[in-house]
Amino acid sequence: MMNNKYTLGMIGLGTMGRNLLLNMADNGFQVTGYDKDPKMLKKLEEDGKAHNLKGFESLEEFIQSLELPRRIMLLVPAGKIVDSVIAELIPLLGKGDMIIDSGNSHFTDTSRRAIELSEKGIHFFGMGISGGEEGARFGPSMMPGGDKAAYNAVKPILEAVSAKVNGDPCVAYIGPGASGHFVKMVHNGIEYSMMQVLAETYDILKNGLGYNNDQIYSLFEKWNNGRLKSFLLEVTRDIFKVKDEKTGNFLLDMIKDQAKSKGTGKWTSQVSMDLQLPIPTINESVSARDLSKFKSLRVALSKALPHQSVAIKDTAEFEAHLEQALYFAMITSYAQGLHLLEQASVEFKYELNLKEISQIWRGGCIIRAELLEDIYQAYKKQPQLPHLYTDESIQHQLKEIIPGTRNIVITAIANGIAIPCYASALAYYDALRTDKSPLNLTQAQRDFFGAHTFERIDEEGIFHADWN
Ligand SMILES: NC(=O)C1=CN([C@@H]2O[C@H](COP(=O)(O)OP(=O)(O)OC[C@H]3O[C@@H](n4cnc5c(N)ncnc54)[C@H](OP(=O)(O)O)[C@@H]3O)[C@@H](O)[C@H]2O)C=CC1
Ligand SMILES: O=C(CO)[C@H](O)[C@H](O)COP(=O)(O)O
Repeated sequence: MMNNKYTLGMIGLGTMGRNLLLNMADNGFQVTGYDKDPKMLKKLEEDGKAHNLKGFESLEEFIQSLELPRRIMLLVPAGKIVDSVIAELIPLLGKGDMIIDSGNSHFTDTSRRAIELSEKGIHFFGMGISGGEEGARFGPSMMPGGDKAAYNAVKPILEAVSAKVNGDPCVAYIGPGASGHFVKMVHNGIEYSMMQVLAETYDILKNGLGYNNDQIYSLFEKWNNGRLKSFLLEVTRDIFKVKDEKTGNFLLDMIKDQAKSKGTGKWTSQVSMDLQLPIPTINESVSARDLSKFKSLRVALSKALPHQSVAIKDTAEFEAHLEQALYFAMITSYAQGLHLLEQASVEFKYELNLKEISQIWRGGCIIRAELLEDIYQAYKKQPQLPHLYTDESIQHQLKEIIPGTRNIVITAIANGIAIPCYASALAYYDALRTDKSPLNLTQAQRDFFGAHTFERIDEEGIFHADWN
């Protein structure tokens, strides 16, 4: 603390802000917080008793308590609230002060805010943060992008509080502009995809093999001791043993089968369409949540259009194939997200370093997994890797797991189990390894009905034919 002033101030003391502040205090930083809700201040002071952590009820006093130039981090809900907090802050700040927005803001909002604030001499950068409550408290993965001078002013704090893998901090400067929030958005797209694939796996085990929750727990436990080891598999496994205090049933069985979302998955799909860089498995995971909302329609159609299941004979072999399919779908979720990042880097001049991004995703974040070590090694070997599928060691793994994956997709479809992510991952793989696609027909059709022209395989130029 310089001149009895705090090094950093946090606005928003909810799940993420409070826990990240506690993490900073654990690491010896003199920090403080502000929240418009006095209950959150009280909670911060209770949880931070050991560090005598104090918050402010007055925004003005909070701002005055910070050393110059001020370092202010926002962890408030994304959207209009961020704009209103910034509007409140502007009259209270001076030139050289910095605002770090660590919420899940849309990257276009971040670009706009950075421009507006730089005109006022205020540094601004957007930082994605992942790891949920536990990550914020004990070590998240962080994706800061934008004003590098401002980043350097908080770098020691971020590196100290971040998760570490082999001693390396899970935070790195991502690039200029809104790159930090862009990368976090794609991280969440991958997160949606992996979550949906796990939900499809649950469906196959429950409705294909007839497994109960204990059996599913045991299988996930076994898989999590192997190459599938990941944060999401670990929490998914643990869900299968939690009982509901009210009924004594499994809590999972008491939860409505309709998923919500806050938007980051949808934004990832929207950008991929704009950039014409396909991420079909991530798209399917967004749609799966949206389809789940049509409960009454689903109930009515389940009665009107029943399906006869097909028996699955060799359970042990099927389990082995399902492990392979899950691994394949995980590889493909990362492959699509990273491919989108590569394209966005060119389009938005983000200067993204995929080796560093896969490195900081190895710990702290929701999509951390053993597999990320292989992905990191692939980008370390070849920083300009055109696609994850082109890495030799990934190809070696793909050759091993594809036959089993095909069996899972065929069997699930034959059983009428909806597996949009598994099926689309396999179709994506097949489309990418096809040297002659049938899309010459699409070009012919376009030219036939709309004179949209086509290119020939034997001659340069643009052609139009008289098809009638
Ligand atoms: N939860 C998670 O796992 C993760 C969340 N994020 C992102 O981090 C951000 C914060 O999330 P989270 O901590 O979960 O959200 P919470 O809702 O738990 O906390 C946000 C806090 O900000 C307060 N707040 C709202 N408006 C203002 C304001 N004008 N001035 C001061 N404080 C205000 C809220 O008060 P009140 O409740 O009274 O409105 C609340 O205490 C979001 O953008 C979220 O998407 C990122 C990674 C993981
Ligand atoms: O950013 C996160 C983790 O990385 C959040 O948990 C994320 O907001 C969850 O998204 P959604 O509510 O859309 O499922």
